[in-house]
Amino acid sequence: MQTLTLPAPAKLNLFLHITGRRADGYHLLQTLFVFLDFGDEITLSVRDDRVIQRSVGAVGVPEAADLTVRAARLLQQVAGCSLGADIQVLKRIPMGGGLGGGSSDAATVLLGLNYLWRCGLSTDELAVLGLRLGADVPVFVRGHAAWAEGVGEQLTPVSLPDAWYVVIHPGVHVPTAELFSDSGLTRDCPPITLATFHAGLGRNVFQPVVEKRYPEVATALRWLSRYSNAVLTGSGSCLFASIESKQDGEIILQNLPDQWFGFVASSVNTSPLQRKLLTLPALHN
Ligand SMILES: C[C@](O)(CO)[C@H](O)COP(=O)(O)OP(=O)(O)OC[C@H]1O[C@@H](n2ccc(N)nc2=O)[C@H](O)[C@@H]1O
Ligand SMILES: Nc1ncnc2c1ncn2[C@@H]1O[C@H](COP(=O)(O)OP(=O)(O)OP(=O)(O)O)[C@@H](O)[C@H]1O
Repeated sequence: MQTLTLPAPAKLNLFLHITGRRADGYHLLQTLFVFLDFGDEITLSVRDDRVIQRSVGAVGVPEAADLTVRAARLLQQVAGCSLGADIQVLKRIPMGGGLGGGSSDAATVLLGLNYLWRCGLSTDELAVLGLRLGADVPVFVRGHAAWAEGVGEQLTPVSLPDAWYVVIHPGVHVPTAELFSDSGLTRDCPPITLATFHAGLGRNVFQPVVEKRYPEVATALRWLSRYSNAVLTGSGSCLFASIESKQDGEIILQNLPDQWFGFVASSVNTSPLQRKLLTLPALHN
C-alpha cells in the first residue's frame, strides 16, 4: 500500500497546572489529556525519489515550517530512509487553539511513514523523536488518554468515561510560547493526583492570563458558562464544556455568535489514529 489516509485527532487538557520550571526554561506541568473524535486528516503517498513535499497544507503555514514536513524529514534522517513522501493535510482543527493540531499532525506523519517506509521504529523511539518537534507530540504518538507530567512527556495511561463536549474557538490565535512567558502565570501549583482531580481540584492556570490578554476569549468563556462549566484547553484560545448529549451541544451551537466557530465531539481514550493503525495489514520488506 503506497497511499494512506490517517486521522490526526484534537486533544483537550481537562486541567493544566504548572508545578515548576526546568533549567532550560521549559515548564513542568501536570495535565490530563483526552482525545476527541474530531480532527485533521492526513494523506501520505510514498515517493521513491527521497523528496518530501506538502501538496496540500494549512493556510499560512510555510511548507518548511509545517510540523508534518518537519516530522517526515526527521524520521527520514533518523531512520536512514531513502524513500520520500507527498503529504496532504486537511485542516479542521483551529490553529493556535490549544487543541494540539500541529502536534497531532506531526505524530500522525511519524506513525504513518514509519509504517509505509517500513522503518521499524518502536513507539518509544517515535515518542522520543516526537518530543524533539514539540512537548505535545508524544501523547499523540502513544495514542492513549493520559495523566501527564514533566513537560508533558511523562505519560501514565488513564481510562475515563467517554463524554460529550462542546468546543468553541473564539476566533483568536494564541501563541503558546508568549503565554508561557507571561509574568502573571501561576508556576507553583502544589502537585495533585488523579483522585484529587476527580474530587474537583484542577483548573487551567493559563485561563486568567488568556482572559486578560484576549478579551474575546473572556467574552466567549462567559457565554459558554451560561450553559455549563467552561474551561480553556492548553494555552487557549479554545474553550470546552462537558454536556450530557450530542443533541445538547447542537442546541448550544444554534445560539453561537457568528464570529465564533464551534463543534460537538466525544472524548475517547484510544486515539482514532491508533484505532486505524490497528486495522492495517503488516507490511514486509
Ligand atoms: C500548553 C500545552 O499545549 C499543554 O498540552 C503544551 O504544553 C504546549 O506544547 P507544544 O505546543 O507542543 O509546545 P512546544 O512547541 O514544545 O513549545 C512552544 C514553546 O512553549 C514553551 N513551553 C512549552 C512547553 C512547556 N512544558 N514549557 C514551555 O515553556 C517554550 O517556550 C516553547 O518554546
Ligand atoms: N500542520 C500544522 N498544523 C497547525 N499548525 C502548524 C502546523 N505546522 C506548523 N504549525 C504552526 O504551529 C502553530 C500552532 O498550531 P497548533 O494548532 O498546533 O496550536 P495549538 O493547538 O495551540 O497547540 P498546543 O495545544 O500544542 O499549544 C501554528 O500557528 C503554526 O504556525
